[in-house]
Amino acid sequence: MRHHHERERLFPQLFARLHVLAPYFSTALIGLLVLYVLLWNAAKARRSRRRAALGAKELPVPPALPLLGHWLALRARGRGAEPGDAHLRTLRRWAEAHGGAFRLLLPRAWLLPGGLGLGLGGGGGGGAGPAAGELVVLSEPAAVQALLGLGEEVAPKAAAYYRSLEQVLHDPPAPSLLTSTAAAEWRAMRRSLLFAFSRPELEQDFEVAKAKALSLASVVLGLGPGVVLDVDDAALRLSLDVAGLSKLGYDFQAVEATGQVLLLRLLGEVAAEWDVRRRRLLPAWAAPWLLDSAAEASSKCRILQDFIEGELWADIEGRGPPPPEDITLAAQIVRLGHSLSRGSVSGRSAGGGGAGLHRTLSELTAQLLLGHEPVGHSLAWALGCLARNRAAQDKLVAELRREGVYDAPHTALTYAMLHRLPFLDCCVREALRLYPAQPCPATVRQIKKDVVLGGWAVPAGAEVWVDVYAMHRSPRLWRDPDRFNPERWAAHVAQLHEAAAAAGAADAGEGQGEGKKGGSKKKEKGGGGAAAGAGAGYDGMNTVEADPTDGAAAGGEVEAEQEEEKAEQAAAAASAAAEASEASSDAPAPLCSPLAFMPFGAGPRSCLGQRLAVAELKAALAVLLCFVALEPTGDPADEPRPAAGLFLRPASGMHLLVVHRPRGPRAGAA
Ligand code: HEM
Repeated sequence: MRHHHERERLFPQLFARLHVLAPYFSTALIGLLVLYVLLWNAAKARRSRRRAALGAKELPVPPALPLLGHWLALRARGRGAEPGDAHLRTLRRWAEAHGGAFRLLLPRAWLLPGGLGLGLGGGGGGGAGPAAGELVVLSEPAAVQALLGLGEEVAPKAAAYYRSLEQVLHDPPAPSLLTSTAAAEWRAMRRSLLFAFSRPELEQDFEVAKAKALSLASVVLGLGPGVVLDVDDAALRLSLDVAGLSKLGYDFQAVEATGQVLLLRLLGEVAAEWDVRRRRLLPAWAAPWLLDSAAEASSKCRILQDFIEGELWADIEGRGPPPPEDITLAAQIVRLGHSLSRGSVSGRSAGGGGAGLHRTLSELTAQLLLGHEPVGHSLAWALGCLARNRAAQDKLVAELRREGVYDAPHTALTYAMLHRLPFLDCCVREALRLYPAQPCPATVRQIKKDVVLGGWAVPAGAEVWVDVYAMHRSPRLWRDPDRFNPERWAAHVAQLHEAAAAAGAADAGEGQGEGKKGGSKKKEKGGGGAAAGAGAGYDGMNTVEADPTDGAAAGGEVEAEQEEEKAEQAAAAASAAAEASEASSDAPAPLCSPLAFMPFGAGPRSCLGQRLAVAELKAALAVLLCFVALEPTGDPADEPRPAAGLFLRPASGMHLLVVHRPRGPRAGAA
C-alpha cells in the first residue's frame, strides 16, 4: 500500500519536472536538426566541389524516404516472391532509370563515423575525405570494367562487406581466398591455385564431369519414363561430386545417393547464413541482436568443418605429402596448410598447427561452397531454359548428333572437341546471361581515392556494388533482354572460335618436336595430341589470367608483364565498353553486347574456377541431353522463380518432366 502511495506521488513530480525540462529538450532537438541539415548541406557542397574538380557527372539518386533512404525498398518482398527476387527487380528498375549508375541512401550513412563526408572515419584518400557509408551501384559496362580494372590498391574487395563471411568461415575472423584484399597472401594463394585450373587439369576435370553426368543420366533413366525431376537438386549433387572428385580427389557420391546428402544440407545452411549476414545494411553495433545469429552461423560452420575434417581432410592427409609435380587443388591446399602451421605464410590467424589446420579447413569449405553451388544452379537454369525453348533444345541435340556425341558420348565428347559444339557454347552463355550465379552484388569494392568511373564521380570511401543482373538484362545493351535466345551469341562465338583456331595452329607450329613446357603433371592427360590443334586455347569466357602451365607464364618478370597486360586489357575493354554504350544511346539495342557479359567478374579478382565451371556445364548439358528430353510440367506451381541468396537459385527447385530419348545400341548411360 505504501509503495502504491509513493508511486502516486512520484509520477506527478516527474511530470512537473518534465514540464520544466521540455523547452530545453525541444531546443536541443531543434539544434540537432539544424546541425544535421547544415552538415548535410556541407557534405553536399563538398561532393559537388570534388565532382567539379574531377570534371565528372554526379551520381543520380533514386527517389528515397526521409531518413530510411532506400533501406525499405531494398528489403521489400514481392508478392509471393522470395526476398532476392524483388530486390533484384528494384535495382534493375533503378539502373534503367538512371543509365546504369546510381547512389543509394542507407541509414548507415549517418550512423557510421564519416558517413556525412566529414572525414571522421579512416581510409580516406588524397585529402578529399572519405564518404564511408555511401553505396554506389554500377551496371553500366564501361563503369564496371573501369572499376574492376582499377586494381587492388585503389579498389580492393570491401573489407566491411566481406567481414561477415570471414566471421562465419574463420574463428578468429581471417581473410580467405574469396575475401582477402591486396595482401601478398592473397596473391600467393591465387597464383598457386591457378595451377589447379590450368589446361591439363581441365582436360581431366572435363572427363570427371562427363563420367559423373553419365552416372546421373543412368540414375535418371532408372527412375522410369515420364517422371518429374527437381533438376536443381540433381545438378547440385552433380556439381558437388565434380568439385570433390576433380579438385580434391574425393568422391562424395551424392549423385548415386538415394536419400538426402548431409554435406549438401550443411553447405546450403552455411551459404544461407552468409547471405543473411551480408544483406545486413546496418553496422553491427546498431543491430546487436545480429550477434546471436552470428554465433549460430559460426556453430553451423563448425559442424560443417568437423564433417569436412573427419571425412575429407582425413582422406587427403592420409595420402601423405604431395610430390612437387602434383598441382591439383588438394595438393595446393595441403601445402598451404603446412606453410600456415609453420607460420611461413603471413596470416592473421596463422599462429601454429591448430590455427593452420583451421585455416586450411576454412579454405576447403570455401572452395566447396564456391565451387559447387553456382555451377549447380547455373546448370539447373540452363536445363530450365532449354526445356522451355524446345527449338533451342532440338538444335542443340542436332549439333550433338552431327558431331557424333549423341551416339557415343563416352568417347566422342572431349574437352579438345568442344570448339566443334558452338551452339552448346551459345546456350551456356545465354543461360549465364539471364541467370548469373552471382547477380547483385557480384562483387563489392571499397574505393580508396576519388575516381571517375564511366564519367561518374565516385568519392573515396564509397562502397561499390556491381549489379551484373541489371547489366545482363538491360534493354539498352541487349535486344529483347528477357528472352532466352542462344542465337544472339552465334556471331561472337564464331569469332572466338576463329581466333582460338588461329592461335592453336600457331602453337602447334611452334611446339613441333618441342613438347609442352611445364608438362610434369601428376596425372597423364588424355587427348594431348588433339589439344594442340584448332581450338586448343579456347576456354569459353577468357576473363581469367593466362594459364600458368603455358611455359613462359611461370617466370617472375613475366608476372609483371602480365599485370601490365591485364591493366591494358581492362583499360581497352573499358573504353570499348564506353563506345558501345554511347553508340547504343541513339541506335536500337544490339542483339548481343559481349562487353556487358560478366558472369564471372573481370580483372585480377575474376572467378578462379570459371574455366572449370564452363567445362562442367558443357559436359553435363551435352551428356544429359543425349539421354533425356526435358519439358515443363505444365503445372503453374512449377514455374521457377529466381531467388537471389548468396547465389541465384530457383526458389522452390526446378521441376521438369523427363522424357527418355531413343538410343542406338552403342550408347548406354554409365
Ligand atoms: C557458374 C559458376 C560460377 C560463377 C557464375 C562464378 C562467379 C564468380 C564471381 C562473380 C566471382 C567474384 C569476382 C569478383 O569479385 O570480381 C567469383 C570469385 C571466385 N570464384 Fe567463382 N563462380 C563460379 C564457379 C566457381 C568454381 C567452380 C570455383 C572453384 C572450384 C570458383 C572459385 C572462385 C574463387 C576462388 C573466387 C575468388 C577469386 C579471387 O578473389 O581471387 N567459382 N566467382
